[in-house]
Amino acid sequence: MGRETDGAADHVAVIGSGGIGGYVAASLAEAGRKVTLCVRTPFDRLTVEEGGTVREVPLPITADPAGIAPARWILLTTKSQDTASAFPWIEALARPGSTLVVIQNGVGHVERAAPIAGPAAVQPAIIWCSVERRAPGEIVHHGAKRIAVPAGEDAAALAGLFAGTGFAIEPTEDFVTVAWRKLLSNLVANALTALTLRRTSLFREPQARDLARQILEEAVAVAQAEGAKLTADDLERALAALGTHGADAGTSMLYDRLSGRPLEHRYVTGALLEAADRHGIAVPVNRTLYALLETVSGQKLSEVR
Ligand SMILES: NC(=O)C1=CN([C@@H]2O[C@H](COP(=O)(O)OP(=O)(O)OC[C@H]3O[C@@H](n4cnc5c(N)ncnc54)[C@H](OP(=O)(O)O)[C@@H]3O)[C@@H](O)[C@H]2O)C=CC1
Ligand SMILES: CC(C)(CO)C(=O)C(=O)O
Repeated sequence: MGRETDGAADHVAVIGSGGIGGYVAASLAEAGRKVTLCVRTPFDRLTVEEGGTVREVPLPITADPAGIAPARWILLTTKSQDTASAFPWIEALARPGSTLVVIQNGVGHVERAAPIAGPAAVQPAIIWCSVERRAPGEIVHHGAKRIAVPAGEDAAALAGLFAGTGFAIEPTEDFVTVAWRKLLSNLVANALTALTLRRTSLFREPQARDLARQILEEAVAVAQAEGAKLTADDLERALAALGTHGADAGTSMLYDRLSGRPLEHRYVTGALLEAADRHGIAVPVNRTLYALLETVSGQKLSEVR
């Protein structure tokens, strides 16, 4: 698996045990990798529901960084706002030769993770994988298994790590464009499902598609100003892709809203607003959605007044 680390050559640590962390850790463990799942809320067993069947995936689960073995690969799968809180894990896991793979939506992965990476190299990653965490350790995979990373030596090594998992690792020469292309779908799907408390079947309805188009028109202009090579075709593809993971699928932001957890909107719609301000581009629709998301973030549904 490439770079040599101090006694950590084959150890993989996955930080975060939500939809993405749980599913990625399960996929790697089932492919025979030596994986430790590093959790915040402790639980005993990891189960994955996929294609109508539920299976348990045995692997070590720990909530305590003390005594954990160093790792060649550290996969960070917390929400973006929790990145800094992962520092104690990375401090215990990272050695020269380790790679910290930041698997999050949004942009600015390297800037976000660099302050906590220590000796690890930081590799940004964009994932297409629709996964729901129903309860601690209970993961439901709704569809897709792709990860894009910047092309290079670490991309090839990451492809080796994921060999046999069913995940496609896609090296790209233009990560900025890939990250913004993915952000298009999150600006629509995450914001609108979280605000309406609807799953992605919402996007079968014409008024939701009209609003989606307005969000995307603003977003493509900003993405282009940020150097992303997006075109009107990307807008149409993002619209066409809405709701393709099945009527039961939601989004990571909807699941947080349903559980009353803080939303990731500052790193999704907020990232768009920050970039829009840098370039003096008006984004009134996204600005309105941001204000609404800010209002409901962390609100328990049982406490709605
Ligand atoms: N779910 C999806 O379908 C997709 C999600 N994404 C992106 O992937 C990223 C992860 O999303 P998702 O898996 O849905 O998020 P979740 O909220 O389901 O999972 C995040 C996990 O990180 C844990 N966590 C937070 N801080 C720490 C910490 N300091 N140490 C250990 N664990 C910690 C949380 O713990 P706790 O259990 O206590 O909450 C939780 O288990 C986000 O950027 C999201 O936008 C991208 C594509 C699809
Ligand atoms: C909408 C989806 C599933 C697209 O992959 C996503 O990225 C998320 O839920 O955060």
